This record gives sequence, C-alpha cells and structure tokens, in this order.
Amino acid sequence: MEKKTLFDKIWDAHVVKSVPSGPDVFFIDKHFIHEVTSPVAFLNLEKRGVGVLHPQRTVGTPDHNVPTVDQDKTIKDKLSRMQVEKLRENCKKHGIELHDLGSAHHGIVHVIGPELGITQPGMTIVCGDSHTSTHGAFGAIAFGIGTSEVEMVLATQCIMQSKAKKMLITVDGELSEGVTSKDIILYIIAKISAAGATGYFVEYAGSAIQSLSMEARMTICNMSIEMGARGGLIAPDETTFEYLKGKQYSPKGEDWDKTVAYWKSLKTDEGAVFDKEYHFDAADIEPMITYGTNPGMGIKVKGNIPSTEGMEGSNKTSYLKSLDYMGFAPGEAIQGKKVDFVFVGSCTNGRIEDIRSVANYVKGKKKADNITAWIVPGSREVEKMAHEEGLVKILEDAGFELRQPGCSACLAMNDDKIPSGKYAVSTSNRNFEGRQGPGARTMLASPLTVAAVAVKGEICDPREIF
Ligand SMILES: CC(C)[C@H](C(=O)O)[C@@H](O)C(=O)O
Ligand code: SF4
Repeated sequence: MEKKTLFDKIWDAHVVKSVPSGPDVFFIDKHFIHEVTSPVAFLNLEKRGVGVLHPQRTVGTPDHNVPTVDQDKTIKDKLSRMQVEKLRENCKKHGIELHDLGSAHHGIVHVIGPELGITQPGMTIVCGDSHTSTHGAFGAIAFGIGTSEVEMVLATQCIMQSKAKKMLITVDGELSEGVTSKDIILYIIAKISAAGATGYFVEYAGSAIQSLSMEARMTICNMSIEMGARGGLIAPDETTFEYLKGKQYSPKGEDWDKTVAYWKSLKTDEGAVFDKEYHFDAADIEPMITYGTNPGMGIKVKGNIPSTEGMEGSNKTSYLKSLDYMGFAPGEAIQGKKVDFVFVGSCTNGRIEDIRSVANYVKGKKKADNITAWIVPGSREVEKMAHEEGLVKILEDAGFELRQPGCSACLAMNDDKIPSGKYAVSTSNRNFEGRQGPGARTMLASPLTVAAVAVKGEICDPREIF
C-alpha cells in the first residue's frame, strides 16, 4: 500500500476534482474571516449576485483594526470603523457566526478558532490571513488565502490549489530550562532562512515537538509562514484530544469516541517520503532573539550579531541596510542593548500560557523605568482567565499595562504603534521595517525573554533572574 504523509492523507480526503496538470479543486471545511480581507470578497459576490454556499462553515471576528481600549465605544478611526461595520453587516446578511467586539469569544481569529474547538484534526481550514498556519498545530491543513480566494470559498466552499511539496522537520531531545517553543521556531528559521521552506508544507515531528502543549505547538505552526512555507502541521495525539475535549464545538458523547478513533489515524505512515527533511537537536536550542528585519535574522540572546565576513555584493548591502535600520553594527553582542517597549500578545504568543509565563517571571518585581510594557490577550477568553488566575494583578503591580484583545502592536493597523526609532521586544512573528509603526525597531523573542527584558530594561537572557 502506498505510504502517505499526514499532509497527503488530509489532502487526498479533500480533493473534489483532480485536474490533470492543473490545480486540484479542493474542499474547505472551515473558513475564518476578519475585517481586513473579507469586505471586497463580499462586495464582489454581491456584484455577481452570488450568495454564501455554506454560511455555517464560516466564522468571523474583527481583530486587526480594532482599538485595544474602550472597545465598548464607537471606533474613532474612520477606516477601521467602516471595516468592522462591514464585517458585521456581511455576517448578519449571510447568517455567518460573528464573535464581535465585546462578546465572550471575541479575539484574534487564530486564537478563538482553537479555543472554541472549531479547529480540529483532519480539517482543511483557510482564512484571508497568512498566519492561518497556526491551526496546523491540530493536524489540519490550514493556510492563508487572498481576497479573491475568500470570495471563491464563500461562493463554492472550494478553492483551486496545487499540492505543495512536503518537508519534515524533526526536533528530538529535551528542551533546556528557559527554552520555549518560540525559541524552537526562531532557531529553525534562523537555520533554514526566511525563504527556506518556500513551496513546502511542513510537518513538525520528534520528541521535543510531541512534548509541547497545544498552545506551544500553535506558536510553531504560526511561524511556519515566516520561513516561506505554505503551512505547517503536527500530528494529533493525546495532548490534542485532551485540549479539544469539552470545547464548545468539539464532538460530544458517542460522536467524540468515533471522531477520536478517526483522529488517531491521522499520522504519517512509516516509510512515507518527504521532498526535504531537516533534523535538529533540542539540546542545541537556547533563548533566541532577532536582530534584523526578517524573522530569519535570529541569534541566541547570548550571541553576537553576525559580522559581514564572507558576504559580498547585494547580500552585504541589504544586510547592512537592515542593521542600519535597527541601529546595530555587525559583530556586536545583542545582550545589554537598551529597549523601550515590550509587547506580549498576537496570534503567536497571546494565549494564556504565554501570559502565565510572563506573570510568573515578573511576580514581585517591577518593570524597568525605561520600558513601556503592553500585555494584550489574544482573546476575551484569555483575558478572563488572566483575571481569574490573578495574573492581571501581578502584571499590573509590575507596571505592565493590560489592553483589550486584538492584533494590537503586532502590526501597525490600529492605534497601538511603536514610535519611530524606538526598540520593541515583541512576542509577535514579524520584524519587517515599519511592522510595528513607521521607523519602529522590532526584536522577536519568547514571552519569557520579553518578561526578563521588561525587568532588566535591556536585552538579557531569561535564564538569569533579575
Ligand atoms: C492583514 C493580514 C492580511 C496579514 C496577514 O495575512 O498575515 C496580517 O495578519 C499579518 O500578520 O501581516
Ligand atoms: S496577531 Fe499579528 S500575525 Fe496574527 S493575525 Fe493579527 S496581525 Fe496577523
């Protein structure tokens, strides 16, 4: 019998029509929508006089443009207000479930999907958003699509897709104290580069991956896109089933048992072939941080910014341009660099375990005077738990400012911006020029590293307690 990878199994189960030498017609189980990439899709449907085929397979939430204060009031910014209002109108008109601002399950689309149990193993999931890869942590084929494809999925529940090549990344061994899943993925991207997985769909495996919680797995799959991959996925296991049990949209009773039996079949067959494989040892991974303007420009917190040795021509020019933007010089240590802002949040690291890890570190301590510290829960559910567990009190006592759920300072589409020239150590996933505001300088790291930086006021190793 043909040996299949997990990706093949889910893919094959969703091909509606295979077109020789063309893309497959591919069925989509779940479709998430947000206010940025859906309005034009709905508008075009309207123009064509076409409706939404399966409204119950689509779920919406406003997240990118929303303010993170006074969410109960009218949104001040006109464009943001219009986008959110359009999302509301479109969902209402087509009978699509919307988790609106202020409602119990409002939040970043990639945080609320798993939280509600909408995201499940074996599914195909799309959203007009590149970080849809997050949902792959459940053993699903999940990927971002463009606005014209959003329109296609709304109208037909299908999409035209060519099958990606398959990559296996194995991380074996035990992670050292203070090393988190964010460090694993920053390490992998630094090793294979921000373009290293272009054209591939990645499966993550190995004992270090299996030992991670669902939330930590989501952080890894979330950033698959930052190495160019179409998406990333992890085979479901007991950790996955345990996470999903009892969630609002998870199967119940007899259905649960039947479904789990199916989910257990969702793994790569022994001997299945990948187009490319990488193996890493967990023992080599240390707390990581980025120093440049793409997520592949990462080093150990204890390391030095690479020198220009061996670089030539345009590579060297663009490297120096990137360092110039960051205000760094080749070869220097990153530890000890002064920081102005810390941001804990986003669909990469805005979940409850992330907030717990920061609160645990800063408990009884104070943030440094030079730091503005923002903590932005990924959802209302996370916010609620953070209050109930006393984490908000700990964080506020340490000088952190709690804001309401949304994408916030992950990208400069709302009011939460890092001022030009300022340094932010951020738990988000992108450090492109201007990502957190025009001229803002972003360094990506784990929530634990961010906590240590907040206390020390400069880049430091979270394994030391300040
Ligand atoms: C605005 C949206 C389309 C975008 C994405 O696709 O990822 C955003 O979420 C991001 O993280 O840059
Ligand atoms: S939190 Fe950031 S990465 Fe995630 S969807 Fe929002 S803008 Fe994109």
